[in-house]
Amino acid sequence: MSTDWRALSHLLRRIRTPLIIGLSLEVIASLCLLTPLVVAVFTVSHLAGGKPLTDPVWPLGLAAAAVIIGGIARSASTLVLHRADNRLQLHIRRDLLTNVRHSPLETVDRAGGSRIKQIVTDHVDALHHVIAHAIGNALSALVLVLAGLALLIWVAPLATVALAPLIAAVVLSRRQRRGMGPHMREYQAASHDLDRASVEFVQGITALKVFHYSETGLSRFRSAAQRWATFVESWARRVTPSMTAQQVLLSPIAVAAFASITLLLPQNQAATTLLAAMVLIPAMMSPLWSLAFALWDITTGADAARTIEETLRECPSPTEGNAAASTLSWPSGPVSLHASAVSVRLGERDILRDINLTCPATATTVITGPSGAGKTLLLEVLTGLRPTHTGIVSINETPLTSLQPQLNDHVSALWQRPRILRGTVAENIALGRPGTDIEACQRVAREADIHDRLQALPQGYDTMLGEGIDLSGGELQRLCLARALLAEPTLIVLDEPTASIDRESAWAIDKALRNLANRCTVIRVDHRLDVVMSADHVIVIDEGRVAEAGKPDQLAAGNGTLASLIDSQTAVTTA
Ligand SMILES: Nc1ncnc2c1ncn2[C@@H]1O[C@H](COP(=O)(O)OP(=O)(O)OP(=O)(O)O)[C@@H](O)[C@H]1O
Repeated sequence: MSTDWRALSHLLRRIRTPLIIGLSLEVIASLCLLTPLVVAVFTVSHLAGGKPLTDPVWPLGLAAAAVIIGGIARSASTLVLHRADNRLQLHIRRDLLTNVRHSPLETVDRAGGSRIKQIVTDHVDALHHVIAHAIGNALSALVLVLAGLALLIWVAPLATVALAPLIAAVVLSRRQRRGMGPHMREYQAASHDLDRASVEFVQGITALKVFHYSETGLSRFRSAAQRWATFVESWARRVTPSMTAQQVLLSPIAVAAFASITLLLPQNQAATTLLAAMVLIPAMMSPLWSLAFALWDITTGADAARTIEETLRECPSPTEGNAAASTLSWPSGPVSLHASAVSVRLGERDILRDINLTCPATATTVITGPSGAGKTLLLEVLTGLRPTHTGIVSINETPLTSLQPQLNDHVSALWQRPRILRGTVAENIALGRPGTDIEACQRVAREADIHDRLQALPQGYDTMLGEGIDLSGGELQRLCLARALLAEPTLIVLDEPTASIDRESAWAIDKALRNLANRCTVIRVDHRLDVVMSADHVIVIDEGRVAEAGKPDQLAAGNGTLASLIDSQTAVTTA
């Protein structure tokens, strides 16, 4: 697996100045912290040459000053690099979430929710290790090793013989790293399998507990765990001999063994050479290890940076995605929605085919049809959440794609299952119009007939949802309706908003929607006959096409798809 450094260098360019400052401070710190060692080696070699120290204060003073300056430089470098890393993390997370927010659902599906979560946590964490630690560690290790080597060659050139075990260890480590690619890919695949199997197991726990086929989910988890364990074991078996050899080669004993050759030298030279070898070479070993680990972290960071850049490319930025949009403003007054020759293909299937329809302004249009006909998908296309592959959706005369940035301000939605974010009741309602005061939240909660229940919660509108407080599905749906009403939308889309809730909540939602219908265009996907028959306009979708459209009583009186749907529902109810 060859490393692609472009993405990492591209990301690092965003924090170029603090990175350069931080790394320069790191080099200063390393040189300063090396000074006592240099002083010690020179002093000892001076004494070994039989010359007394005339003034011991200055070498001691120099060493002490260098340690203090080095300490200060290292603290400053840590601070600067951590701040730079923090800034980059914030940029990446914000860019990613902003782009995801403005991307069509299809793009987010392709980028994969779990991949985005992995970026926000794991990959950003990998970059943290690179910026805040690994590059600095690598640089400081390199300075120490090179300075140690220069000193060794200067003070006692013959002592370089004792570098042989070090060189052998480096060669072994490089060979080990070169064969790492396929193993890393296998490791990542095994970890990914284990992640997926554990999530599947935990999410499906209710079904697994109730049904006897629980062994299916369990066995997938067991085999993923087994695959991971087998891989790690065989990997450990393969790399252990080389790792052990490297550890032996990088031990002071190996250095001492090679350095003992210097005993063949004349006595006064032998003492200096042996001393230099035994002090300087072990001093280079620990930096060498940290260099190896830092390079490993930098390689991992480069892979993380590549995934981040690829995902950001898949979810285009709001400005790229809507370049033509900024000039067009939202149509004033009531809006009608039109689809012309719209088709949508998902994977290998044409799900929506040649859809032509109109949803009239300030009227309620109900989209109905058999299960799997493509109604939800059509709703997503009509609201710009999914792109069309052919055809065009427009609001009044303006193409929807040109109005994308304004959709948030003018369109509200209510889905089959309530979508709640972690936060207080008030925060969840205020999502409909950020910055709204509590009185406005309470007014729309009253409209959605949920105010009394919310007020009665332990902390009223300040109650945190999900933390020991579970509202029922119907109550949560009414809270979501309050949020949708708060946005004062021109267009509201609803996907079977009462399908999985109690009758009382369904009535409350129907009533609020009836009140809304005279000031807003309503598009609602629904199977309920009473909802279909009370609509101003009905569109029947069958197998991805518009089967028929018109006034509900006219369609019901005919012999088309709606009439047969009504017949089959009546037959089920009678039976
Ligand atoms: N992301 C997707 N990828 C692939 N196929 C999909 C995707 N979303 C939906 N489909 C398929 O598209 C078809 C239409 O789905 P859709 O949810 O729009 O149907 P629906 O009419 O709303 O059904 P229901 O009334 O049961 O909710 C289904 O066959 C579904 O399997």
